[in-house]
Amino acid sequence: KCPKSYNCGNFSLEFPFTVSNDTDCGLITVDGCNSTEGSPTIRTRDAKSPYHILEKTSTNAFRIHDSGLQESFTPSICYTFRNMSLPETPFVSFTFSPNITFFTCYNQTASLQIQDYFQSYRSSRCNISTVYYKTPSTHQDHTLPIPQDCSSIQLPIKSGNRSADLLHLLSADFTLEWNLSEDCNKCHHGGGHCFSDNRNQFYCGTEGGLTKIVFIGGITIAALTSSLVIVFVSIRRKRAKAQQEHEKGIELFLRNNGNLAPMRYKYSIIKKMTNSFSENLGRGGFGSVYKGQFPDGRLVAVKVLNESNGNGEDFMNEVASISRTSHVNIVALLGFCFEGSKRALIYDFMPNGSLEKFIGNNASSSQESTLGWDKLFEIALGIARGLEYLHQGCRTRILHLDIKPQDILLDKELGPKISDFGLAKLCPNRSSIVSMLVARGTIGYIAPEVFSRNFGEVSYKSDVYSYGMLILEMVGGRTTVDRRDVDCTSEIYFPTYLYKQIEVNNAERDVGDGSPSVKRNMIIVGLWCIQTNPKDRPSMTRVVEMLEGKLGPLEVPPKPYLYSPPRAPPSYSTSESF
Ligand SMILES: Nc1ncnc2c1ncn2[C@@H]1O[C@H](COP(=O)(O)OP(=O)(O)OP(=O)(O)O)[C@@H](O)[C@H]1O
Repeated sequence: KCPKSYNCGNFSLEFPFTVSNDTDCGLITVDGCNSTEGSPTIRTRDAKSPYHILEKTSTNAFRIHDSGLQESFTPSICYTFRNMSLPETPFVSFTFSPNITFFTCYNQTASLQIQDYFQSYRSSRCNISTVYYKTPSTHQDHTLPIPQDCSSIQLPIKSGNRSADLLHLLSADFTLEWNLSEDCNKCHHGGGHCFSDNRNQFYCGTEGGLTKIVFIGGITIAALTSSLVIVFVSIRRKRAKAQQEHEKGIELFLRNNGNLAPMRYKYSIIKKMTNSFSENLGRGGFGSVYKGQFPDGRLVAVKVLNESNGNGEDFMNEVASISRTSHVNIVALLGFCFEGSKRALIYDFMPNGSLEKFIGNNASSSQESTLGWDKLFEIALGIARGLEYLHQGCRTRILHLDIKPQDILLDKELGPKISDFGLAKLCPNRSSIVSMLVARGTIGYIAPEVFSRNFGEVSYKSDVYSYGMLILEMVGGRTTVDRRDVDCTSEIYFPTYLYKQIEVNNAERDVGDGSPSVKRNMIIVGLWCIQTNPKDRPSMTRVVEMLEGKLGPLEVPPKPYLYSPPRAPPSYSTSESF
């Protein structure tokens, strides 16, 4: 049972807000209500920069300080222009005030249309784009749609300030107002919980089970529903009309997702962003990835999916589920493109590439590619937290089903970010998992039940298996193998080798400089995760607890057996104990 309101510092919190030890009671969590240091904070999509609540100014408004935004107010104004990172929930719409709308347009497009449209605006030229704006006193909304190749950005400003200097105009303090959707409001007052499935349909969860409230919002919404149905029927019947109908679906998606919808970009903009796809970062099973840049200078990675005439609905559902995630260990989806058969996803650029470069046989012997034990452990823990979030933390459980070192990207500080989840459904015609993995030489990360249902049902435990293999590989990359253990005529099954080492060195636990115990724990956790029977594998929540040492000394699991795909042994030659 949830209380009607919570005390938080010197104000009260009501639904849709809740406090951190009662997250199920609301949609937006406020942290630090009982803290004596600093103000309470609201979690936003960008986990690194929460909003600080300065005061509650009305029943549905807070005065906010956004320290992340404050930091971006650098003299290099071009880096300030990105959209606000609002709290994450599809059932609440947010507005901040006072605000100003800017327009950024790519410089390459010196079109007359742009010059005409922004004739009476001030402008500031950045590296690859130009920013157009008007001071609040002179601002009047244009009646025409903004030119192609330009996007609009809203940022808060100081009230009453008429400065023409952009930096003096902007403010990191603003009023945030929220409005709960009608469906969710009714649901909450009827004692239910607001949910949406991965088709963006609203559900009201009640005690007796999930009651689907299919668009009870009246004639307007009913009309939208029927137009959606018509769209889907006609997609099948008339291929010629497909493009137009896709557009309607996307518009509906964007409307349903409000603030949460990622930005949609035209293919022509994607081309500009990537400088005509000039810098290829790599190629995967779904398509190629190119380095690109947003108008504000932010670096991005653009994954251009292989051309497909497949179902646009699936694509949009996947975009929706990926965009609803927000976690430090998940790569952020910043936008997408969907124009007929052209589809692309825009992610945050990860300067250190994938974990593949740093571990296993791929890690070169050069100093910079070798990670220390502490860093390896932090990476393993980060990946576990990211997977736990995908399994437990989102409203819709997301299974990755293809975790491997290539899908773990590393940011500037070598923090791990999981990428490529939810994509499996995007490419139904993708060549079989087996043949692809054999070709890549990464066989071994896929859980046995994904190959054959004789081993059990595919579930979140299949990701646990892949995670186990991944951390064993991470340990393996830094572990030396005793040649006496290796039968020269056959490949060793690496987990069996590690298991043997754990047994042999059981007496030597927790000695030395700390690395033997870190290594030992990573191996034990890995071995638990790769148990053949999914039921014997821990959940990711438990894995996190095991790694954090919350469960005390770890018990050695039963020896993994049965499923032993070939894997090349590490190529070192001295022995080492754990
Ligand atoms: N956000 C990103 N930032 C930097 N590099 C990236 C980013 N996303 C992908 N890459 C790089 O692009 C390459 C291809 O990535 P992609 O995700 O398409 O393939 P994959 O994960 O190797 O394979 P698959 O898609 O078949 O699972 C990888 O080498 C990766 O390092």
